[in-house]
Amino acid sequence: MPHVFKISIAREESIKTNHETAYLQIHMSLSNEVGATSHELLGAQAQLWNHIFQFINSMSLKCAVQLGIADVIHNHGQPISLSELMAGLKVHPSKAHFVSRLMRILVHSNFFAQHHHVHQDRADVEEEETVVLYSLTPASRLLLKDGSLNTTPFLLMILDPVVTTPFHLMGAWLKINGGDDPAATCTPFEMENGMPFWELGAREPRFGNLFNEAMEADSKLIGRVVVEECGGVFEGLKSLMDVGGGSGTMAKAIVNAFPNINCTVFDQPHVVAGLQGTTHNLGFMGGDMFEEIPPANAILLKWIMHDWNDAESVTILKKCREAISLSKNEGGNKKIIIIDIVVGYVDNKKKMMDKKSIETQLMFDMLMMSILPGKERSKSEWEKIFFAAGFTHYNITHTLGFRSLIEVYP
Ligand SMILES: C[S@@+](CC[C@H](N)C(=O)[O-])C[C@H]1O[C@@H](n2cnc3c(N)ncnc32)[C@H](O)[C@@H]1O
Ligand SMILES: O=C1c2ccc(O)cc2O[C@@H](O)[C@@H]1c1ccc(O)cc1
Repeated sequence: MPHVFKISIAREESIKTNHETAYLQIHMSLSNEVGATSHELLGAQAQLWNHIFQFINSMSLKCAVQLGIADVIHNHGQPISLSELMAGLKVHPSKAHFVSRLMRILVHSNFFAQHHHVHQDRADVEEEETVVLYSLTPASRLLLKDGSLNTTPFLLMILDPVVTTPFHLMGAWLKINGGDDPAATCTPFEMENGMPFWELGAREPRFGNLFNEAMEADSKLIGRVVVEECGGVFEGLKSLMDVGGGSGTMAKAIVNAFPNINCTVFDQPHVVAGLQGTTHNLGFMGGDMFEEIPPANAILLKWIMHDWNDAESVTILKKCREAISLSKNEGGNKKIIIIDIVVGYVDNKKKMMDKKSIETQLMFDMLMMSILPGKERSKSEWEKIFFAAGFTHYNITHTLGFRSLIEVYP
């Protein structure tokens, strides 16, 4: 009979507050060899294989995007049969049974829904035929190329060898001495490409454009949710600086919803070159957030802080604090508004999504470790950098799926 030890795993404080402490049951035989029952052994093997094969889920989805399956179904206007799908795809007819297998795994992953339709070809024939019909789900609607929330640039980029190759180097990278200065430590991405992530974006238009498209799609989605769900955050503000705001998608959503706010998108000069506001209350400005941020009542930092290590983040936050202190107090709040991950905080309305959302947060953290000098932070890690930059209090009031909205006050 194997001995059973229950070991409580100490986790991040923030995860612990939201989730039960995890228990790991370790079954050991007296001889210290794994002595699991057959049932436990098969369970362990299934868990391991399922984990090893996770990339096949991503790659199957990438294949669906390459073929434009979601678009063909959408353009059909109603649930579609395999033969109708085949007619719309640029796939050789001899490959129909392979496409049906691809659809099977994607239906299993909830990217498509499958219905069984019983129909009779001819009234005088009694035999019924069951036809499988496919339709879109909310997740595959985000893959529509003409959709305003098209997430395919993200998918194509994350699954591009430029992003996946550095993960193969992670082990070797961890073994080499990173030195005492975290800012000088190169990332696995730099080890592979010989230059930082941002530099490749600026040098290679294909990469830079995909990055911008990916960010725009995300800002459209989050912009809509923020305006609908957290509009109160912007009340009373006269001016807002969207630092690292890219091509201004988020800023546009804000000024459209709040015409009394003057919003400026502040980003690197080559990013905002040639961009102009489409309304009187939207402008663009080039500069370096590590040098100086122009004054405003509030600063928006969406998906900025997680790109940088703690020392760099504190520098950015200090520049933000200077910028809001220099702005005229026109009766509104002075604050920093951060949209980013707080590890362990997820949308509490969707309890079912919690485990998946936390896994997404942890995957983003690994992505930041591999590509950029940044990281995803727990509540206590955020607090540390806020106080180090001279801020006195903060509120994490809204959850935006796997991300949060944090208001930080001087
Ligand atoms: C991850 S993107 C986020 C874009 C946008 N906030 C969003 O969420 O869609 C980071 C942005 O920071 C900008 N950035 C990087 N370094 C910067 C700097 N030193 N000064 C100003 N912006 C910078 C990049 O050009 C990029 O647009
Ligand atoms: O998802 C990515 C991401 C997300 C947010 C961010 O601030 C930086 C990011 O850079 C990469 O880690 C990654 C990404 C890479 C390339 C691309 O075109 C889009 C996203």
